[in-house]
Amino acid sequence: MAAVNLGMPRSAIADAAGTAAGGAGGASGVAPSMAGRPEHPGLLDRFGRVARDLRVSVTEKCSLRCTYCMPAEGLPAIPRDDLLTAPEIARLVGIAARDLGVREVRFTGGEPLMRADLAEIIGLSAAAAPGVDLSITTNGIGLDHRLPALVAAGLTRVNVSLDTVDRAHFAELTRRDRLPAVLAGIQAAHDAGLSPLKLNAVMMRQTLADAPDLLAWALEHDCRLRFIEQMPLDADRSWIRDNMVSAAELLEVLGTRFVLTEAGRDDPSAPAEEWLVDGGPATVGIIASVTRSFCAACDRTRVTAEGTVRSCLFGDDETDLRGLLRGGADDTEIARWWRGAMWNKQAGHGIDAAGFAPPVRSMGAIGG
Ligand SMILES: Nc1nc2c(ncn2[C@@H]2O[C@H](COP(=O)(O)OP(=O)(O)OP(=O)(O)O)[C@@H](O)[C@H]2O)c(=O)[nH]1
Ligand SMILES: C[S@@+](CC[C@H](N)C(=O)[O-])C[C@H]1O[C@@H](n2cnc3c(N)ncnc32)[C@H](O)[C@@H]1O
Ligand code: SF4
Ligand code: SF4
Repeated sequence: MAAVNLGMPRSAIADAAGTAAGGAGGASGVAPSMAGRPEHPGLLDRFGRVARDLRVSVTEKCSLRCTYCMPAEGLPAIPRDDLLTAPEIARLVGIAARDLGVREVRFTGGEPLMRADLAEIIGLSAAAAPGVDLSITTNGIGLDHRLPALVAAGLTRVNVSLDTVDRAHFAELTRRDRLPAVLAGIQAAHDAGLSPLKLNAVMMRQTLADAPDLLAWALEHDCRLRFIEQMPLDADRSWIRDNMVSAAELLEVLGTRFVLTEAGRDDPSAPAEEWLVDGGPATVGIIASVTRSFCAACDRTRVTAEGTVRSCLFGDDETDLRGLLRGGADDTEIARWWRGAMWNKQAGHGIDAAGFAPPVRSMGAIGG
């Protein structure tokens, strides 16, 4: 059996910032333990949570180099043969939807638009999982050109990452002067009627003062902006808790221009807490991943670009499904391993725990 559990000791992993050392399929196969798991068709974990939101990373490549995510030189390339193909991704999406209760699928990366066959991935996934919401999280570069084919293939929604509308600050933060291309992508998504169109902005100290302008821009362009607390998932390992911009600090800065009123979450598992802007109906969201963690209500399961299941952003254990796919396993067997992987999901990110160490793989390598 080719399936693998990548529960490597931290000390054994040389390339702490890059893609999984050894990749999926390097070690010998050990099925995830199902001890104590009740009969349940879905992706249940030991803490009573059930994952219904699947995030699939399709590549480690990216057109930007955001300092809170990627190293300046980019991530080590995943060998072509190690990447899941479009039909393999679609087969997993089908199993997730049909056998495991997944209701939403988000393609991410790296930058999903770097995959030339993204429309094929979406089209085959739509056929394998009819009725399931298929979205992407993207930096928006090239979206204007790609969108018609993606929508025709079955894409239902887009979230675009945009940290500032100040061109110089954007170039500094992302190490690329591509703000106009991102804005063109957002405009295209808006014109295509993909709704709601959400924007994600990681709160960084160097762009904190730009936050009110960004919110004003989002309101003007009919986008739902969410600010995100920076997590220790950067490849450069430069995250420092004391330097991180907290939700509370951001609210103070936004409060200099807007009146914000707490409005709660869209649903209990949504990471973003919403705030009415100037009495509403427009809102701004805050994803306080660190200071107001939402791990207790987490409903996520992840598949990496190499085909491993990752039960938590911060959990280094990965369970290889690619080996099963390529080794001739049937859907029942793959679903059983996926359930096992999720049964062993950790309680949360543990950032506040004594001895916390960030995960081995960075955000761009895991799939954000
Ligand atoms: N702690 C934590 N943060 C996450 C997780 N997934 C995504 N995030 C953060 O949440 C941000 C928003 O993620 P998106 O990809 O837009 O997904 P989403 O918020 O679930 O999207 P919607 O369903 O459209 O609201 C990301 O930029 C990450 O910073 C997760 O599993 N755990
Ligand atoms: C890893 S990116 C992949 C998709 C696409 N390239 C993009 O930027 O939207 C997914 C999301 O993760 C967020 N992200 C990346 N690094 C992060 C970090 N260290 N803390 C919090 N969010 C992060 C990005 O802002 C983005 O919204
Ligand atoms: S956050 Fe997205 S756009 Fe920025 S470097 Fe990471 S993968 Fe690329
Ligand atoms: S850190 Fe892990 S448990 Fe917490 S929300 Fe993210 S994936 Fe879920």
